[in-house]
Amino acid sequence: MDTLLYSVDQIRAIERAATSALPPGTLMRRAGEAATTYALELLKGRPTDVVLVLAGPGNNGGDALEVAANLAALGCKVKVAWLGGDGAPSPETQAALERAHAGSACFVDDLTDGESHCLVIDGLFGIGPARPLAGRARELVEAVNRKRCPVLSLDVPSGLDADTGAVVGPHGIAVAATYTITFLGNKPGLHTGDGCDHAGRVHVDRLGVDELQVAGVDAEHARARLNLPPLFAACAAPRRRNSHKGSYGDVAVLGGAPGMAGAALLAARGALFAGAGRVFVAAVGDDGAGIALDPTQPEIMIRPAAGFAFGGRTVVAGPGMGDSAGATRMLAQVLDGSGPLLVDADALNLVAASPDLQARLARHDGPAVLTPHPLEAARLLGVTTPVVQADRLESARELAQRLNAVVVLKGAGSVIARPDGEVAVNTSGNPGLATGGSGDVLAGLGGALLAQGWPAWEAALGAVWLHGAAADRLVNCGCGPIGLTAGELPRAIRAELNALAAQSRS
Ligand SMILES: NC(=O)C1=CN([C@@H]2O[C@H](COP(=O)(O)OP(=O)(O)OC[C@H]3O[C@@H](n4cnc5c(N)ncnc54)[C@H](OP(=O)(O)O)[C@@H]3O)[C@@H](O)[C@H]2O)[C@H](O)CC1
Ligand SMILES: [K+]
Repeated sequence: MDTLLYSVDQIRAIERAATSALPPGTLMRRAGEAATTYALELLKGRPTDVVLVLAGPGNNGGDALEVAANLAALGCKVKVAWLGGDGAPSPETQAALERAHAGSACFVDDLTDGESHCLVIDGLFGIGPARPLAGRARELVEAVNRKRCPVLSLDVPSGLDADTGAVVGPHGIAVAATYTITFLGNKPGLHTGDGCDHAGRVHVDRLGVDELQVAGVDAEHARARLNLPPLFAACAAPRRRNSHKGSYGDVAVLGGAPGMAGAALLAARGALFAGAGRVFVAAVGDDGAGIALDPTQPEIMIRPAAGFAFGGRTVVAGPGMGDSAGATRMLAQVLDGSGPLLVDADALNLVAASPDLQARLARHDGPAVLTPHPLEAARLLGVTTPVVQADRLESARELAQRLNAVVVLKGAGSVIARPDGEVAVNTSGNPGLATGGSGDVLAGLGGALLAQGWPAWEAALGAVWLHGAAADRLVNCGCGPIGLTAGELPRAIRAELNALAAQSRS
């Protein structure tokens, strides 16, 4: 899998440089050949049923017409729904249109509901659309999304923004593909937000263009990548035999106000099963009348937050913390400290509501990771959730820069961002994680990695990936995604972390 993610501007720069270096039409021919080969691979050879090809007015449509012509030339039954534009097609697309017309592909005006196809090739729009699909384009997408057969999108599912992973709106629509073959380079929008539901399995074909030869666009300039173990596995070293609990750090969860103990306990269990040497809950507003013990996890030490010695410990602030004056005071105290810090949940809301806490966080003298979900991110940025979701990468970057911390913007395709603008998009996980308490476990897990000496960036990458991998492990065993519970995650996280550490030794 190509792990570097390129923006549309960068892809256009690669395309321009390659086009000027190659004979006319080469790239579109290569895109058509790559997609034809991939389609036949998916169909396990030449199909007997009809392949339906949707071709739009731009070069994405040109790619689709190349595929239509290729498949027809190979003896497949091909129907083409072509959506012409107002202007003339590009010379390459015009040539592809003529090729398709010259062969046995059958051009149709409309899609008949109920007609069966073995595959739909979606070449309506690629990186081009800047406005929501309407009229006939919309009708075609609606018809395709009603079909039960597999759908192969060319480059990008039509109607999806390749940079952001948002359906181009307002009130837009996008093809829900089973597979996407994407050209020249991988794209962030295929892996986050709506992209996770629309792109299906993503296959990258570079069309023979080595991006390193393209001036101005290379690995250094791709500021986004997929989050996979090579980015953090070196931190998961096997344990030294001559070590003790003090070698693996203390995690203190600051939270668990009266009535909200569960969130703090889940975070504490996340930290415990991810290998922290000792785990505390510093319970906010607890005058001693609250919980004294986690009966299923008696290893967790529960203390009142007032007077708790946070120094020298990794603090996970927020799970079940509430918004009392006491909580605010304790949060200010840990922000002013110098230990590793993970800020989640209620603590993020307190920070959002207070310029003073924001300034203290930005000045925090130690590694800091923030784990907002989109609503918390929106509060921190002073915008709405749809604005955050409309560009998850930029929202995470903006927060990381403003608050001088590594930011994990949770949700489908979690985005991890650094203050310098570097971004990673997570690859593991499933909708089983959409359940109460799963964020608390993530916070505890991140705290445990920080406590074991992982730098903030690697701890955030590792925590997000392990959390998702643990959910995938549970789903593979039949425990979800429906009904997966946060309490099941810590043991699965332990299994994933140990597997990672074992691999890093070999
Ligand atoms: N250039 C090459 O050799 C290669 C290109 N590749 C493929 O090309 C696309 C990008 O092609 P481009 O033409 O720039 O963009 P699209 O095909 O995605 O779409 C542009 C056309 O669509 C019209 N448009 C845009 N939005 C809408 C809409 N909402 N409704 C209707 N029509 C829309 C747009 O018309 P305008 O009126 O906006 O001018 C264009 O006609 C890329 O994704 C690849 O698939 C390959 O990489 C191979 C080499
Ligand atoms: K497409």
